[in-house]
Amino acid sequence: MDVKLTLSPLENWIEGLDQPLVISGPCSAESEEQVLETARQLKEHTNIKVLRAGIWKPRTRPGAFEGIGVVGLKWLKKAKEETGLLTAVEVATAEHVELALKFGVDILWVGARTTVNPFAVQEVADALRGYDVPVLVKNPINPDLQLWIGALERINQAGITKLGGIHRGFSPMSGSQYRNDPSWEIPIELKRIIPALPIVCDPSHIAGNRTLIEPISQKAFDMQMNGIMIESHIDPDNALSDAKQQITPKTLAGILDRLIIREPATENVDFELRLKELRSKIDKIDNELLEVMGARMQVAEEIALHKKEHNITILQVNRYEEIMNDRIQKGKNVLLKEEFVKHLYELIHDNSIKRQTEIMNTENKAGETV
Ligand SMILES: O=C(O)C(=O)C[C@]1(C(=O)O)C=C[C@@H](O)C=C1
Repeated sequence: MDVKLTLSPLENWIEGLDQPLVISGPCSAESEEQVLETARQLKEHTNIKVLRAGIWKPRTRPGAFEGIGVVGLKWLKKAKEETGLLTAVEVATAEHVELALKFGVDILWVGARTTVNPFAVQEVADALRGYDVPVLVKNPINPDLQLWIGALERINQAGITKLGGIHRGFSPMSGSQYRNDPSWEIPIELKRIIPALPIVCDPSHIAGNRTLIEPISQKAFDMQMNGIMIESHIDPDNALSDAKQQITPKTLAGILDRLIIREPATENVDFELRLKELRSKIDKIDNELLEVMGARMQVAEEIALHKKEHNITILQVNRYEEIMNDRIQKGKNVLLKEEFVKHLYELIHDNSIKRQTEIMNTENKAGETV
C-alpha cells in the first residue's frame, strides 16, 4: 500500500513535550474544581506534560452524560495557566475545532466514532486548515486499517504535519476480557506502513477497567508505541463517565514508576552478535516452515482433483474438526497456545479451500486452466 504523509517528528511538536508522551486527565470535564484538582494532583505526583479532558462526549445511546460543553474549555485553560500543563481534547466537528483552538488547547484528537465517518473527518480536516496544531487520530471502532489511514490522510492533506495515531482498541467479540480488543496486529501494521507516524496507546479504553491498564501500558511500550493516554480522576468511583477505567493521579504515578521503557536498538556488539545468531536460526526454521506449508498445499491440490473426479464437496467439516482438535492437542505438547494453533489452522484451512475452489472451478484434471 502506498501511503505518503508529510510528518513532523514528535520532538518538534511542542517545546518541552517529553517522550514517551504521556497524556492524562478525566474522561470528562465535570466541574471546574474537578478539572483543576486533577491537574494539580497530576502535577504533584507525576511529571506528565499533557492534561486531557473530554468536553463533548459521543455516547452510544442518548441519555448518558454527553459532556459539559464549552465551559469545560475555560476550566482547562485555567488549569493550564495554573499548572503549566499542556491541554488536549477530542474534537468531532468544525465548531469543536474552532472553540478548542480559541481556548488555546494544545493537542486535538479525533475520536474512534468520528474516524469511522469520512464526512465527519473531512469536516474536522477542513476546519484545521491553516493551523499548526498537533492532531492525534484514534483508530475507528471497527478493525479497519484503511479507514484509520484514510482519516490520517485527510487531516494531513489539510496541512497538519504534527500528526499521530491513537490505538484505543476495536469493538470486541463477546466474552473478551477487554472493553475494546487491542488487536495489536493492526497498529503494528500501521507502523510497518507508516514508520514515521507516532502512535499513542490508550490503555484505558482498551482495558475498560483499572487492573488491565498497567500491563497494557507496558505492552504498548514494548510494541514501540510513542506514548500512552490514561484517564485519571480525583474520585474515579464517582466519575460521570467511564468510572470503572479511571484511576487517581497517585495510582497513575505508581504505574508510570513501574513501567519499563526499553530501547528499540542498541550499539552493544555482544547483543548484536547473539541476536544475529538467533535470527539466522529463525531464518532457517522459517524456510523449513514455508517448504512444509508449500508441500501441504500440493497435497490439498491433489485432493481437489480427486474430489473433482468424484463430485465431492470441498468442505469436509468432520475432517476439519478432526484436524483442528488433533493439532491443538499436539500444539499443547510443544507449548503452543490453543488460540495460536486454532488461528493458524483456520488460515491454513481457509487457504486450502481457496486453492481447491480455484482448481475445482477453473482447472482441468491436469491442472491446466480451462
Ligand atoms: O481432507 C480434505 O478433504 C481436504 O480437502 C483437506 C482439507 C485441509 O486442508 O486440511 C481441506 C478442506 C477440507 O474441509 C478438509 C481438510
